[in-house]
Amino acid sequence: MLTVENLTAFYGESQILHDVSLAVDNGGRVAIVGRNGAGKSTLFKSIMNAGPRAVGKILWNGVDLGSTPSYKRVRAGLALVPEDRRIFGHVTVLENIAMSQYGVLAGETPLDPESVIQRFPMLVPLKDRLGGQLSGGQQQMVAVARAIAARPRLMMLDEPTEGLAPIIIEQLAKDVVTVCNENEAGLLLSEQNLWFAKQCTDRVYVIDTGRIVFEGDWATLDENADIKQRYLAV
Ligand SMILES: Nc1ncnc2c1ncn2[C@@H]1O[C@H](COP(=O)(O)OP(=O)(O)OP(=O)(O)O)[C@@H](O)[C@H]1O
Repeated sequence: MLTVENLTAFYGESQILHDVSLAVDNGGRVAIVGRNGAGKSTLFKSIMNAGPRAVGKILWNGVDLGSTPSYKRVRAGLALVPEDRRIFGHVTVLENIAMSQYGVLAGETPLDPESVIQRFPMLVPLKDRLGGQLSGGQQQMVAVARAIAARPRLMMLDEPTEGLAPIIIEQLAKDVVTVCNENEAGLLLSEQNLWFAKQCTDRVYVIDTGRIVFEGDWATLDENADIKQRYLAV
C-alpha cells in the first residue's frame, strides 16, 4: 500500500505541493486529475524521489521511504511511466521491453518480453521496429508494456493519453486495466482525460495548485458539479 502524508514539494524556492495526502491500497486503482500545472507530475516525481525536494512522509507497505533513491524504489515495486515516455529510439520494441530486467522487483524475474507483447495487440506487428520509428500512441503502449514487464506492485502512469488519438486512448484503457488485473498491480494514474481516468480507476483525487481539493469515488465526483466546474473545466 502506498501512503502519502502531508507532502510538500519544492523546485528551488517555489513550493509546488501543499500538504498532499493520499493512499492507494494494494491492487487499488486511483486517479489524480487536475489541470495543466496543478502539480501531478511533481507529485509522481516526489513519490519516486526523482527531482523535486519533498518534505513529508511517503510510506510503501508501511515503511517510510525517507531518502531511499529512485532505483531502490523501483526495485521495491514502484514503476513510473513519465509523461515523456523515455523510449529508447535506437533499439527495437522487444528490446525496449527487455530493459525491464533492470527495474524488476527484488527477488522476481521479469516477464518474458514476447509474452508481454501479446497483451498489447497494437504492438504485436511492431515488435522488431525501432523505438524511434513509433508514433506517440505506440510509444505509450511500449512504455506501459516495459513498466508492467518489471512486475511492479504499483504502476504510476503520468498523463498517458496526452497527444493520443481517441481510438488509441480506448485501446490503451483496455490494455492498462487488463495488464494491471493480470499482474495484480495497483495503478496510480495522472490524467486530464476524465473518460480515460474513469475507465481505469475506482477512486479519484482532484488536485489544484498543488492541493488536494476532492477525494472520493467517481459517482460522488459526478454528483459534484461545482468541483468539476471549478477545477476541471477547461
Ligand atoms: N523543473 C521545474 N522547475 C521549476 N518549476 C517547475 C519544474 N517542473 C514543474 N514546475 C512547475 O511546477 C508546477 C506544477 O507542474 P507539474 O508539471 O507538476 O504539473 P502537472 O499537473 O503535471 O501539469 P501538466 O498537466 O501540464 O503536465 C508548474 O507551475 C510548473 O511550472
